[in-house]
Formats: sequence, structure tokens, C-alpha cells
Amino acid sequence: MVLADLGKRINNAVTYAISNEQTDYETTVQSMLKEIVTALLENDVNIKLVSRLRANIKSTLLSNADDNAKLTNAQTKKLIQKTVFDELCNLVDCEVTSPFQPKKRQSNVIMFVGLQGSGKTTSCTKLAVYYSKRGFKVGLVCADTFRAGAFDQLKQNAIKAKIPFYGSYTEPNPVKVAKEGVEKFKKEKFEIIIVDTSGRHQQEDSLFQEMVEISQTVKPKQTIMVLDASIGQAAEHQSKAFKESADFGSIILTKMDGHARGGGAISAVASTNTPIIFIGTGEHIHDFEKFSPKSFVSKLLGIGDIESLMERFQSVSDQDDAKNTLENIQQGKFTLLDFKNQMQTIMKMGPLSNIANMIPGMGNMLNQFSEDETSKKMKTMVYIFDSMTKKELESDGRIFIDEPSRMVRVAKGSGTTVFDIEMMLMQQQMMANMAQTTKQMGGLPGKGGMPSKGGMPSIPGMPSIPGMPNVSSEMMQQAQQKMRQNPGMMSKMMSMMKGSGGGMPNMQDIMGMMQDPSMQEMAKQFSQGM
Ligand SMILES: Nc1nc2c(ncn2[C@@H]2O[C@H](COP(=O)(O)OP(=O)(O)OP(=O)(O)O)[C@@H](O)[C@H]2O)c(=O)[nH]1
Repeated sequence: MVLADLGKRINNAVTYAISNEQTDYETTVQSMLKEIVTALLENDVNIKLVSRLRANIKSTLLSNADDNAKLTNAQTKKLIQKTVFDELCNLVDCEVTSPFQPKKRQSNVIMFVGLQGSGKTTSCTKLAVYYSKRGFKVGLVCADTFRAGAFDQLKQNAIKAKIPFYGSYTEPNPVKVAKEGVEKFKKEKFEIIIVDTSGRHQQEDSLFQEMVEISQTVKPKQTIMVLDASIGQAAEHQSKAFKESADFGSIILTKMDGHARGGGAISAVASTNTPIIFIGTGEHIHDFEKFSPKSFVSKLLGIGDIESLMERFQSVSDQDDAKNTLENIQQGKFTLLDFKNQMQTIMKMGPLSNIANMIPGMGNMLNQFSEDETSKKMKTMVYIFDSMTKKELESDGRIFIDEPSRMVRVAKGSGTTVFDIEMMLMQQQMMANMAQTTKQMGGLPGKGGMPSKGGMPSIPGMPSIPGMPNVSSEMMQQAQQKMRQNPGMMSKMMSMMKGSGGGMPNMQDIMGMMQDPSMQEMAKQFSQGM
């Protein structure tokens, strides 16, 4: 992520300050501030903003140095962490209190402006999908007649996202295209009409004039400037030029998934006093997050951001599938189809590294385990599911134990091994046990739709969903290794499952019998309801 290095350095400085008991309080704060300031400046954050941040932190932590020195270690820790956190939030926050909220049953025209290649067209579609998922009737208008292929790009994106679009291959006047498109969608009672304009450079006066004309013609309720987070110090200059001509009301920061320094973009936001409303975190349609200063700083400092994760989860999950799965969990069931749906939702959430930053501690975990390896595992599981019949998918998995030839067939069909099928069944069984525990504990919090805070049970060895701790990948890997080394273990487990008559056996019994510490630890966690 952009600024990941900055986050790490600030975090290290704060961690050092709160764990340093040898040096006196004032010296510790001063050296922490020095490190934070250097890190911010090296990441292109404007010097004026950095000085303000420094003065504010200093005033909070040192103006009452005598009193602060009397605080307990735990209190000092909290004070330092909170002060740095609040000041970083101030850095990316702006005083505008009520960002634009589109109204239902009205035509809200939104116009996009920005430099060439900043990610306008991509962000137009991302925003269209965002509002469409929230029940708005959304249309896209391509008023970029400057770049050859711009209309085709928007058209392709729109078709993929199932969003109606308007544009012209023959009309060279963008003002005319914008006018016609907006009129058409207004007549058809579209509630959000997004107008994509051509990218331009600040030097190109005529193109700036054209942008002003489009704006005067379509009269947008909101103009959004798209800003590439990696353009560094130039961001401030460019944003000011756009602000003078287009007077945008909000900003979308794109390419936040890159590794370039992003401090320039943050400075640009502060200099135009305009709120960032979304950030782009990849090329995919769902790589789009609502921006909130607190979430942003939490991720920057590796604290995690459950709010964004749940929002992302809701935006990609099929509400009907999620509802069915939740109903099953409430009843203490977890079928293979539930397993398939949950995994597909996680895969739709984008690269694991994007999600990882939202889960406390996960960002670091992903450094230990390869993203490719995990993604590959998930894909293999999808092949397995795709080779199952409807009856098998809707079952609790026992059908495979009763008729092992089904496993051979699915393994052949999915290009995997019977061992892979057995492992997947074991993971599904673990989740079924968790569903049982959830039922015994009185069901999931929240009613219908998505859980309010409990979340779905997690897939062992995969990133967990908020509220449900996961079996660590490490533990799962150890268990798999043990099973591979001792094929007898798996068949014993399977026969135990088979011999269990009515219900599936308890996971603790199965794993406990394996006489292995890693298995027993895993079993213990399951029996405690995970
Ligand atoms: N990694 C990453 N790439 C992005 C993001 N947003 C857009 N892109 C990519 O950036 C490139 C330019 O994006 P466009 O949407 O075509 O940019 P544009 O501003 O419409 O370009 P013009 O029409 O030439 O002005 C494309 O390859 C996009 O896939 C993002 O958040 N992350």
C-alpha cells in the first residue's frame, strides 16, 4: 500500500517510545517526534502540514510534561498512541462536515475531472457499482471524445458491471455528448448520472475551458477530482489548478495499492480543503473503499479496519446466498454450498493483501505466507466445488463418507487428489461444528442479511472474517503435513465419521486421537467454539 513504509516507521517510533523505560519522558517524546517528522517529509507530505502536526503533538505531550511524567506506563502508552493517532487523522481530515449525499428519486449528476491516466474512467465505474449496489438507478455517460478508445473502455467496464451507458463514436463535441447523455438518463428517471470527461493537463487551456463548458451544461450536483496517489509533490499544484476551473467538491485518490510515496496527495487534499471520499486500491471494480480518516490511519498504523472489511464484504457478497448461509448457521448447519459461497465471496474481495490490511495483525501474517499459495489453494477448492453435483453441494458432506467413490469422481473432475477432497471435507466439517456451537450459544448477532458484528465463520487456514477467530494457517499447515506423513490418520478419521451414525463426530475426538500436539491444539480450539 502507498505509505506502508511511512506507517511502519511511525509505528516503530511510537512503539519504541512507549516501551522505552530507560530514557526520561521528554527525551523519548522528542526522539519519537524527530522520527515521525523525518518519515512524513521523506514521504512527500508538505512541510507546513508536518510542522503543524509536530507542534500539536508536542503541545499535547510536553506542555504538561511534569504531570505526564507521573502517569503510569499504561497511561503514557495510551496518551502517546492517541495523540499521534489523532494528529495523523487531522492530517487527512478536512473541515467540510457534510459531504455530498445523493438523494433517491432525483437525478443526481456527478461529473469526474482529473489528469490523464489518473484513473477517472475506472473510478466512474467503481462509483457506479457502489451506488447501484445501494439501490440507486445509475447510468454512465462518456464525454471523453479526446482520447481514442475512451468510449470503448467505459462501455466495456459498464457492460461488465451491468450499468447502462451512453456515448458516441461519431460526435466530436464532448459538451453535446454530455448534454444528450444526461438528458436521456434524466428522462428515464435515472437517479445517479455519472459523466466521465477527458483527462487533461493543466497547461492545456482549451481542454480546461471545455471542462468548464461541460460543467455549465450538465450542472453537476457534485464534481469529483480523481487524483493518482503516486504523483508526489505535483499533486498539490495540479489540484489547485483544477480547483480554480472546476471547483470540485470531493476527491477520489487512486492507486493506493501501489508502492509510491503518497504524501503529496495527502498534502493536496489539505491545500484544497476538500474531502477524500473514496480510495482506489486496485484495477478491479471492487477495489474501492469509502474513505474515512480514522480507517485510513488505522490501516496505516497496522491497527486494522473492520469497518471497511465488513463494507467490502457486503458489497461483494450475493445477499441471497449470504442470507441462506446465515439461516443455515442459525440452525446449526453448514453445507458444502455454504462453504463454496463463502469462499467465492472472499475471492471477490480482491487480492488478499488488500483485505489483509483491514484485519488487525493480518497484514504481517501475509508477509509470512505466500499470497499466491493461498490464492492457488482457494482456486483448487473452487474446482472441487464445481465438480460436485447439486445434491452433493447441498449436503453436509456425509454423502462422501457413505459413498467414497464420489470422492474419486470429484478428484478426477477437478484435477485434484482424494486427499485434497478429504482435506476440504475436514475444513467444512470444522465449520459445521462451529455452526453447531453458534446455535448452542443462541445464534449469530443481528438478524437477517449480513451479521451485525459476528460475521461468518472463517475458513481454516484462510483469512478470517471479523468476529470469528481463525485456525492459523501455520496450524493448518502443520496438520496437513502430519496427515500427509501418516495416511492412516485420514482413513481412521473418515471411518470414525462414517461410524458416527446420526451425527458427525466431535472434531476434538477425531483430532485428539491423532496423538499429535499440533492436532490436539487445533482440536482444543475447535471444541472451545473457535
Ligand atoms: N493499481 C491501480 N490501478 C488503477 C487504479 N485506478 C485505475 N487504475 C489503472 O490506471 C490506468 C488508467 O486508468 P483510467 O481509468 O483509464 O484513467 P483515466 O483517467 O480515465 O485516463 P484518461 O481517459 O486518459 O484521462 C488503467 O490501467 C487502470 O486500470 C487503482 O486504484 N489502482
